[in-house]
Amino acid sequence: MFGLKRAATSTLPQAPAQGSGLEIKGLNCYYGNFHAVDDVNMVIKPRTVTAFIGPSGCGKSTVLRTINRMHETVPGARSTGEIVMDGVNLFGPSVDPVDVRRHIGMVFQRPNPFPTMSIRENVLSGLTLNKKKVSKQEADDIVEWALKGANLWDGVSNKLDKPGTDLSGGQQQRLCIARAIAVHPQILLMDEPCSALDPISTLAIEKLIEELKHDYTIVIVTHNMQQAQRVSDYTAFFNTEGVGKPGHLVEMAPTAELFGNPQRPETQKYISGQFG
Ligand SMILES: Nc1ncnc2c1ncn2[C@@H]1O[C@H](COP(=O)(O)OP(=O)(O)OP(=O)(O)O)[C@@H](O)[C@H]1O
Repeated sequence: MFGLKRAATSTLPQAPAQGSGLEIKGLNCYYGNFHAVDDVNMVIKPRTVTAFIGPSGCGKSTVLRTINRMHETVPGARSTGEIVMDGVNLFGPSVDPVDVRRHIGMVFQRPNPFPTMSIRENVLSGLTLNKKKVSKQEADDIVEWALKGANLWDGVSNKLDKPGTDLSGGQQQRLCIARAIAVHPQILLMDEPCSALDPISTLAIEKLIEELKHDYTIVIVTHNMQQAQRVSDYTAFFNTEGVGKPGHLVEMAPTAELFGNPQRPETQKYISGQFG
């Protein structure tokens, strides 16, 4: 449906994902009557890492969750505008939100492996939930490929049937990344993926992001400006005029430019720690 290059019927990791770009046009997001995000326009290039930064409440997570149509799962929440991927408006009437989530995976702030599932079952859970039937051999291949892709295989290959929750926090987050890539998304959304992790696990995830961007387009929300500078190619700075006011995109630029030569005074104030 989105013009994927791999065979539509195959669940096997024969071809790497291609990492689609996104164009966000006139995006407004609401929670009931509350206007949370105002008129966001941006282009996210394929196979790049884009960091969303900004003070609390400026709408970073809301925009992120709108991209894979998770925002609308909150009762009363809705959005207007367009998000275009591979020429398709993801808000279009014929687009199935479940299909969108298959192409645009998400990794959350707290590692959240399914507690009743083994490591192996966690990796395969996207396929199981989508009722994809695969042979044992195909499933083995997917598990190994996804865990290798998430840099976790060496640590867990001899205990795939142990619960995912037995792993350390950093390993659990890598398991969640393996689970996300096992269904071959085009885009990976990461909502503060390191905020619950220690510094060593954080560096491991950052290194992984660097590797994953060769195959996937990555959008990461982070409160950590050093992290944004370490991992991202582009940075989008969001702000809000205050509680109860909608968040908006102030500026987006290549990361070195945004931090080195911001165009807007409020960006300069934020990155120099004067607020937020
Ligand atoms: N489920 C919800 N119901 C109602 N309002 C919400 C909900 N989630 C977020 N909001 C509001 O929407 C606005 C944007 O929130 P959002 O979480 O997107 O901001 P953020 O920039 O990601 O913040 P943070 O950095 O603190 O995570 C805020 O005013 C927030 O209070």
